[in-house]
Amino acid sequence: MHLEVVTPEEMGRVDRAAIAPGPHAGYGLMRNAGAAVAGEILARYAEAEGFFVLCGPGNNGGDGYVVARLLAERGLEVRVFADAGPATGSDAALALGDCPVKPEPLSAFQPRRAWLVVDALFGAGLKRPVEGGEAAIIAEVSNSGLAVVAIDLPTGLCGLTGKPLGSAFSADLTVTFFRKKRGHLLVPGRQICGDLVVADIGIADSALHAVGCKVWENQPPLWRPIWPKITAGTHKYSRGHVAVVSGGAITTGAARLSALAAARAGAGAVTVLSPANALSINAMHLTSIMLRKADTVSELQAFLVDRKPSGALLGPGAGTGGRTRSFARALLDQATEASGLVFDADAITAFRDRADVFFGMIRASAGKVVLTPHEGEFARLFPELQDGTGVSKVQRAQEAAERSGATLVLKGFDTIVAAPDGRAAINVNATPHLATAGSGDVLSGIIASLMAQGMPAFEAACAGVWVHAESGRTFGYGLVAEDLPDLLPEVLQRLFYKKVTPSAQARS
Ligand SMILES: NC(=O)C1=CN([C@@H]2O[C@H](COP(=O)(O)OP(=O)(O)OC[C@H]3O[C@@H](n4cnc5c(N)ncnc54)[C@H](O)[C@@H]3O)[C@@H](O)[C@H]2O)[C@@H](O)CC1
Ligand SMILES: Nc1ncnc2c1ncn2[C@@H]1O[C@H](COP(=O)(O)OP(=O)(O)O)[C@@H](O)[C@H]1O
Ligand SMILES: [K+]
Repeated sequence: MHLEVVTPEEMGRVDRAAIAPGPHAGYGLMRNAGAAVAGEILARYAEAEGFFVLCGPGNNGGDGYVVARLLAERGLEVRVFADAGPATGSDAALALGDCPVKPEPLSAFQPRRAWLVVDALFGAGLKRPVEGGEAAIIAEVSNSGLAVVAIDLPTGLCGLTGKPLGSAFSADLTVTFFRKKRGHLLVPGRQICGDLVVADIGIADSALHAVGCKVWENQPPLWRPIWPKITAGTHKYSRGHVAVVSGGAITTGAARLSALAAARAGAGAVTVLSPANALSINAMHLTSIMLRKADTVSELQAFLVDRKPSGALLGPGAGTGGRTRSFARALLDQATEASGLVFDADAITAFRDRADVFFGMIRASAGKVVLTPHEGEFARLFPELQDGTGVSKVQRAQEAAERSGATLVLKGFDTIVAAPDGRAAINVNATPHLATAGSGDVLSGIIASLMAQGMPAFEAACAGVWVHAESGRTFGYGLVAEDLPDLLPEVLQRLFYKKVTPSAQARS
């Protein structure tokens, strides 16, 4: 499974490298692309009574002419619709020349029951909102309820941002080539694509090297090889010790959710640092998790010197005032290269008017730092990068990571993890069941735990986001945040399951 996710511009560079060898290479790729699409159509829509192929003026339309030819050559009923023809001498012109079906104008299109629509109007070359005849046909097809197979991208969907540019098709199936594009994974693009198939059209993997893609789909191969290992010599402190700062008497639950999640994710020891007024409440609810009083910065510093936790989490239920800011400074000041620090929720909001001060503290710290904002918290630290600016979620997270010096986890259905060095991952296994109070506290506890166990910030954040989402999927309806830590063992068993061999059984 290839995990790189490219931009349309990067894909264009890959294409140009792939067609450089000779004059027929471009049409060869187009024939392969069309054959891949036709193969998927025949495998999935064998019952269709006919095929409408809508072709645009560029190479996406060229792929469409290849599909139309291949379906017609099988004796199937095919009608092709196009307004502008391809440029003379282009690969698409060759594809049109080889196509036995004569194009009709888009205005002649009328839906027919049980026919399939093949969308080859625009793909990666989409540059402006879809209007006019193309917009009219998108509306007509959508109203008809006919199934749509999109070539490369549903027409109207921006392959970079995942947002529609004007009218857009909602496809049942999208067949793309070589690698997924960002628009296939970001919302709402992911829903607009329907099922997504990535076809191999003969472009070598090496074509990607020159492009230097730094964005991946967040899947276990990115981080499973460096998930913390345990051995016979492991003891509880060598598995990492996480400190979680609790809020006051009526806001202690969030820190306990984080603390339990940190323990379930493998930290050998977890300590809740509690204000005096919340000690007895925390004590009543904690069993394996340790508890220590920390009202003041000096109490926090004494704990850090005394117990040297390898990870710390500040924010869930912590309050947005001076105590949280001064605790953040102390944690950042005293961190070593081995320390993993997560700032979530209130710890982010506490710096809403002092973002640059916060970023300065993060940059000056020796520790690994992760920020885990939802869009609202993100907008407080990075108002100029908030959603709605037309910039993609990947780019917003990348710029925020670069600016702050921290690894950013910008949460949501399509959570982005971005490192200050430009690497980013798009998460794809979340479920809306995770939209429940306290679920983010569990996530930040897991990430703090993985860093405390030695994982680097980017991989810990990617792994945490994935296992958190997988836990949510495993539970489904009725999920509350308390369920998530208890689901981690099952998710981790699945992730690391190895078949037990007879000799291993005999030894145990
Ligand atoms: N070697 C290659 O380059 C390959 C490309 N392939 C196909 O080529 C496609 C990209 O081809 P193109 O770069 O020709 O781009 P498109 O076919 O997506 O678009 C063609 C042209 O339409 C114009 N246009 C953009 N948005 C418009 C709008 N809203 N209204 C009216 N006109 C608009 C632009 O000038 C654009 O160059 C991919 O999506 C894929 O389907 C495949 O054939 C595989 C190989
Ligand atoms: N619609 C959604 N689909 C998938 N995941 C979601 C959705 N809404 C929220 N989440 C996830 O649920 C978690 C919620 O975190 P957050 O907003 O901080 O909640 P809280 O502060 O109550 O813990 C995040 O991991 C986020 O990505
Ligand atoms: K298309």
